[in-house]
Amino acid sequence: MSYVLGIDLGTSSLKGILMSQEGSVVTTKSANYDIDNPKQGFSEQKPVIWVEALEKVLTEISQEVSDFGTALSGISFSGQMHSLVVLDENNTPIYPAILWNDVRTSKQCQEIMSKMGDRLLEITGNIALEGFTLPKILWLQENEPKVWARVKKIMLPKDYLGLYLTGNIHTEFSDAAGTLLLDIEKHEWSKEIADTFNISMEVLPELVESVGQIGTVTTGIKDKFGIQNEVKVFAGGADNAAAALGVGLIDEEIGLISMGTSGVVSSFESKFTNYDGKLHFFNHTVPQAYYSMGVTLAAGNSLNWYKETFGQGKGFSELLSDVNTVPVGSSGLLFTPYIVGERTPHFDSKIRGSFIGISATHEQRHFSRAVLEGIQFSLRDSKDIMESAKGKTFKYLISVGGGAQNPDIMQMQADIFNTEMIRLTVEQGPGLGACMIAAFGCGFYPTLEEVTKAFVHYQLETFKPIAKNVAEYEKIYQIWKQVYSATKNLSHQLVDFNDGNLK
Ligand SMILES: Nc1ncnc2c1ncn2[C@@H]1O[C@H](COP(=O)(O)OP(=O)(O)O)[C@@H](O)[C@H]1O
Ligand SMILES: O=C(CO)[C@@H](O)[C@H](O)COP(=O)(O)O
Repeated sequence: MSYVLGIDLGTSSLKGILMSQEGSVVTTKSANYDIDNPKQGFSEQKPVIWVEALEKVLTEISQEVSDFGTALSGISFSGQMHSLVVLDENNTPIYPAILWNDVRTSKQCQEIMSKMGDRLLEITGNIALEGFTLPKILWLQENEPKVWARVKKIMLPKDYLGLYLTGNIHTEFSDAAGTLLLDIEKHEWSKEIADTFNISMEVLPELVESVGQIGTVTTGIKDKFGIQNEVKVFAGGADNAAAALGVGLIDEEIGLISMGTSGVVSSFESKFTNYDGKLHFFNHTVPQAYYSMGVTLAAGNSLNWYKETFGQGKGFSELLSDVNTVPVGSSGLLFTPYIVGERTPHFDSKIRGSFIGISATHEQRHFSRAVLEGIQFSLRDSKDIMESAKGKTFKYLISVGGGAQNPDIMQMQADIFNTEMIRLTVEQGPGLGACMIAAFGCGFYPTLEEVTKAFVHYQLETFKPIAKNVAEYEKIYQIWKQVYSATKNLSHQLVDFNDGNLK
């Protein structure tokens, strides 16, 4: 018996999934952590909290699984994308990680576009957006020059855990693509971009394939968690790329929906095409392949915010238990999930969320349903852009992320997207992808297709669109779509007011 461990470094929690070589789940463990918001628009985490979470998960797994220390063969990762980790010469983080949903870098994005213009799209397949890593580097250069002067390496979050386990510094193409510093077709760091923004090539980590081995678990870590044999560590993938592998996204007919902290709609791409920046375009974990995606910045994050602010200490199940007593469309109550700005289709760091249509008849359950519907409407925006850009509709969609645990959310997705929705038999798409990378890396299977056959299983119960609901949602979505333009100016003024910049 051999095991592989997939570690998913999410934005809200770190999840570990231990699987057998044959592809069945042995156990799963998780550890939660918070996001720091020191200022409006700022979103940070100290890398040490990820290490603490990993140690908790490894401790719990090693205590529960008696042969963990002798049967574990390989580890790999999936991780929140784009977030900037900076290390000094001792490989110590010297600034909080600036996260993917931090929107402080609008000025730097403008600078990048004015210096690089279409060249950026040609090289990276993307335009500059606040969430990506390059603008964060520019922000640090400009606002924390003393910190930047001490930076010896930049890293992506999951790669920091790779460093913790192996002592080695690497990244791989799917995460490197999200930095805006990778030539995604040539599979190399772009010297042209690095030179344009005075970034030494020395600070960029060595690149390997997702399935590439970055080292073995160090003796210190093995002793700490009672591991006796040699454990190989593989680079892994950006969480959305790993999830794409984990759901078997190796064909353009199916799409992936993720309601994690962010919300994502993604699709496999066999060759380089950019969508003029309307969708993100990155390298897949599958060598030589790509995927496109649209991102709602605060999907699960909006639901979390709603729970923390108005949930009176209730958990998700209790808080959402009565959403089915509310009609489709929440009796005319709309919610837009723009609580930290938005990416797709509105690249707007200053838009903010709203409840519209509040009436004296609305109760808390209407607000709960409106939040869930607003999140799905926003995902529908991305799905529609993707289908019209590709000129075809998805046969079905696989739903992953925390939101997919809730059957009412699944049914809303089926009705709002008018597409059959399918779930995995395991809860974790990205973590499953990480296990698959480790299983392939360990040589348990000759190809990723073979790993997919063994590891990826869909639940038999699917969620099919209900015609009456689809028709109702179509009407309400057409109204919902107008909320962005109707609230844009107001939101921008309110953000300026809050920042003390309202003239
Ligand atoms: N039981 C549940 N029902 C509905 N939504 C849930 C449930 N559990 C978690 N979520 C949502 O999923 C989100 C976390 O999803 P997850 O995929 O773990 O995110 P991440 O990978 O970003 O840490 C939470 O913010 C929450 O909104
Ligand atoms: O920024 C993006 C994708 O571009 C996010 O999707 C992050 O990768 C975080 O993912 P989750 O923690 O929400 O899974």
